[in-house]
Parts: sequence; C-alpha cells; structure tokens
Amino acid sequence: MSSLLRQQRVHAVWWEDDGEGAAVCLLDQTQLPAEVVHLRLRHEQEVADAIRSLKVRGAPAIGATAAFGLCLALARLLREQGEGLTCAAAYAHFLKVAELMRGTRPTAVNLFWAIERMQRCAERLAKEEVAPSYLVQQLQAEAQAIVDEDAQACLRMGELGAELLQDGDHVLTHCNTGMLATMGWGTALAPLYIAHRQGKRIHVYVDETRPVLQGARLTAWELSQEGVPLTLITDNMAAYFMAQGNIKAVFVGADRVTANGDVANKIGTYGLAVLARAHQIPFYVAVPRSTIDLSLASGAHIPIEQRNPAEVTTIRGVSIAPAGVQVANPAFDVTPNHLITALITERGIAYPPFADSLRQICADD
Ligand SMILES: CSC[C@H]1O[C@H](OP(=O)(O)O)[C@H](O)[C@@H]1O
Repeated sequence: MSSLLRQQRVHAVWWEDDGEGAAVCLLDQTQLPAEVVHLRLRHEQEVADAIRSLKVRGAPAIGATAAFGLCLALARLLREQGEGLTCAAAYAHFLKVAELMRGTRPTAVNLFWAIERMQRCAERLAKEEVAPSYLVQQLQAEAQAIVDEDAQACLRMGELGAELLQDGDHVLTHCNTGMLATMGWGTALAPLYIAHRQGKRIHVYVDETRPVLQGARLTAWELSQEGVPLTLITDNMAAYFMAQGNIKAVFVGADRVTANGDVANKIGTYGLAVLARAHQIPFYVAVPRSTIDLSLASGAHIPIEQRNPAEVTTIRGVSIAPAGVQVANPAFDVTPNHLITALITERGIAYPPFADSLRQICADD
C-alpha cells in the first residue's frame, strides 16, 4: 500500500469481526464536527438506516457500506443457523437484503454498482452450490476489493487533479467529497490534499452546502484535520468571491455521470457551474469509474432524491421556518456537460466531448 494511503487518517466505514461476530463500523457523520462517534452495526437493517439517515454518505462510501451490509447479513445468518444453513437459503437471503440496500437512496449509482458487483459474485458461487461459509468469505473479499480499488482510484484522481493546481491557487468546492465520502482521500478533495502535500500553498473556499451542511460540518472538519487552509462561506457567497477574482477553479464530485457527461451532484452544483462559466473559471468534476453510468444517455434520466422537508425547515432541531409552509428538498441537481471543463477520473482527465472518452475510461481491462 502506498505511503500516502497509509497516511489517510479518516475512514468513513470499515469491517470488523470481533468476539461477538461481524460488524459494519462507521464514523457517524451526523455527529460531526462536534463529536467523533464510531458506530458498530450488527444488523443489515441498521446499515440501511445509516445510509438513509446520512450517518454514512457520499457515493463511493455508500456503495462500500451496502457491500459490507450484504456481507453482514450473510455472516449473521451463518452465525445463527450454522450447519443448518444451505447455500440456496443463503443466496435467497442475499437477494432480499440486496433489495433492502437498493431502496436506501436513488441517485448515487455507486450504490447500485456495488450491489450488482456483489450479486454477480454471490450468483456465481450459488450456482456452484458452495458451502455458505465459503460464500460469506468470498463476499467479504469482494467487498474489501471494492474498498481497496476505490482508495487507489482516489489516489490516482488526486495525483492527476493536483497537476491542474499551481502554488497559491484559491479554489472552491461544494459539499463533501473527501475521506468521509469515499474509501480513500476523496474525489474532488483528493487533488487538493495531494497538491497541499506537494507543498503547493492552495486555499480552499468551502461552500457550507445547505441544507445538510456537508461543507460546513464535514469538509471544513476534514481539511482542518489535514491542515489545509480554508475559508468557509455560505452558498450564496460563491458569486461574490468569483467576481472578486479570488477563485482560480472549482472542484466538485459526482453521484452519477451519464454517457454524455452530464453530472448529478449535490444540489447547488449546477448553479456553481453556471457562475463559473459566467466568470470564465474552470469547473472540474472528479469522478471514479464506479460513478459513471453509461446505461443512461443523459442527465434527464437520473433519479433525483427528494429528502425530508425538515432538513430545510430546521437546523439541529431548531425550526427556522413557519410551520406548515410548503418545502422542496431535492438533494441533487444535474449539471449539463457543456458547463464542465473536465472530468478527472482514475484513468485520466477527460475533456469535452465526453462520450468517447467515457466509453474508453469504462472499458474493462
Ligand atoms: C464523492 S461522492 C460525494 C458526493 O455525495 C454527496 O451527496 P450526499 O452527501 O447527499 O451523499 C455530494 O453529492 C458529493 O458530491
């Protein structure tokens, strides 16, 4: 493992198998930045609930969490039924839990990509009628491979993206796309971390990212852990700082990129892209292959998660709006490909037109 990977200090989710059996462990992101709380989940329903309630969030992180949730379900079943468990029964349970995980959040394609990858593994072994203990062991290996591959992808996106940064650059980012959202250094934050470690004196303007405040609560916390200089701003300040000439580039992540290069990402991203174009500021999207969905022709087909109105009308449980007002809370929006300067992937940086590059990037080795 590269030294940089070993130096990663924050982990969103991991697997443990202690005396009490298997557990999906995660850093509860709803408690940050006030408290660093680690949870040990022992039932697949708890894992699904954690994804739904954003205890763990971020496209690659929820994909890995769902994969671990599937492993947990089968490990728990094997521990309960022991020799009485058949391969067929184990696979039937796997399929049921896969549906539970699919129902957690609709937009980030990584969730479905990870579940499908785990299901291919389970189906192949079920056809061979392997021992349930072997099925559990192989699924855990597949989930860990998803984790390890994402960590490597993050590092590569970081190295490639850092080449776009010069000493002294001030950049802007939206939401959280770092170690809390992935299994490695992040997607859009990875180039900033790598550039910082290369000695480039970058400065990050962090959008607070209403309504769940992933920027204020998570990105500001993460960057501070790494000593990366930052300025926290409210989302409606981005245009002001662009007009001041402070911002050299915008780096954001993605939850789903379609075949033509349209990007679904945290609500507010589309507006940032329009502002960046208006100020002739490069707009970069960092995205691993696991977030690219070639089955969709354009962003018009991406399901957009509509979340609880209370996320808009309250902050930390304190109401900030009149009771009963109508509320809209789309968690994502779609940035059309023509507003994107480049897509930073682990297989290279793609420039418009994106379609051919994305097909090559997603082609199997
Ligand atoms: C690197 S994926 C991060 C991506 O996920 C975030 O959404 P959420 O916090 O709701 O999971 C946001 O869209 C980030 O860009």
